[in-house]
Amino acid sequence: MITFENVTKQFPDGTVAVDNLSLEIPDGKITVLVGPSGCGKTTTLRMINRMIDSTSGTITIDGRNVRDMDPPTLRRGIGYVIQQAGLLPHRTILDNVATVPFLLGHDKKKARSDALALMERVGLPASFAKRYPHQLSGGQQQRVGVARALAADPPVMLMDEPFSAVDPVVRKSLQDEFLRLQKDLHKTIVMVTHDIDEAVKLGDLVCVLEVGGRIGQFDTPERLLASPSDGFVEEFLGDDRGVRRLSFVESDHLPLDPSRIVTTASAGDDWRLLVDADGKPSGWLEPGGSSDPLPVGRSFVVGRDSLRSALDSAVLNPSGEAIAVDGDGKAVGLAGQEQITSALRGRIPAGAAE
Ligand SMILES: Nc1ncnc2c1ncn2[C@@H]1O[C@H](COP(=O)(O)OP(=O)(O)OP(=O)(O)O)[C@@H](O)[C@H]1O
Repeated sequence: MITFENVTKQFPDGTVAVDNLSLEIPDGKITVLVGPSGCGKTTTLRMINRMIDSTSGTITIDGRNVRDMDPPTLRRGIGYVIQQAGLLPHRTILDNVATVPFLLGHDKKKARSDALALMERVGLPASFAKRYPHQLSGGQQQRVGVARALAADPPVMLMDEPFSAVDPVVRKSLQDEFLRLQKDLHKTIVMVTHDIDEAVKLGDLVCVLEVGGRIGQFDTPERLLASPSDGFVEEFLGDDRGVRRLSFVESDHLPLDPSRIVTTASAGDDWRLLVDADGKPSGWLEPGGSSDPLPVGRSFVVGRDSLRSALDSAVLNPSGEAIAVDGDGKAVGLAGQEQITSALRGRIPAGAAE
């Protein structure tokens, strides 16, 4: 566990970047620091590995005061990933990944073979090993940055805007892979981002900081979205926090109507979903219409996808209803937007006021 106890950082010019911060960061989880520009996120992160020293207060890692540790030793035990990956330009990708094991004096051959395995793990082909950083795309460089931070197998990783220098599609795939990786690794991760969507997607816990380095709210993403503690947090969460909450609710209890799934194109008084011989959605039949079936929009997999996917499906289908399918893509029922939002209302986290 990483603990901040009444930690303040005042820079020599008088700027108070972090003000009397107390925080407990649990082991094996992703804790995200999020907040507007200048609120002290990076300063908070860098005080953990002593790239910045606090002015007052105590930071401990597993009970040990970081002040009592020699900074280079402390840093070697903590992975650090930054926005532009921060790779060494004149070293190959493989040697960049193996930087820390080299520094630790590990056997070079073994460090390189471990680095190759790590590259594979973060989705980089072995053929990149001999390339140099400038020969990789931004997203590939970020993967190298993550692999390098993992190379010493540190229990703690600090990540400062690790996925922000790439386009939204690459960012999403990096985030998804990172979550998959963390499922196996269970590192204690502290991540900084200014992007609230990234924070609620990746964080087990999210700490919203206000300018001046004070905590607005420290909570699970679900509770943050369901019940922001004050106006600042609410505004920071944005207008669509209601819709974003849907991501945290499973779709398995959503009431579904299977009665309007048909195998032949006969119109009725209401919308019907036509399915093919395998039971997969093939078209919509308009009420009373004699026209050709309308194309189907996206569907969602019951029990696997969230209510947000269900709502997305409802919005993208001409009847305004979501198409629920099973794992094989077979249509199992329809759900209207009303059902989706009432399923959410039944799932307000305990103690949350609406
Ligand atoms: N070396 C410094 N000297 C003086 N003030 C500093 C110094 N470093 C940071 N600050 C100030 O401290 C405050 C917090 O900075 P910090 O970089 O921690 O914010 P941040 O939340 O990470 O911001 P951003 O999202 O813009 O990166 C800011 O007002 C910043 O200008």
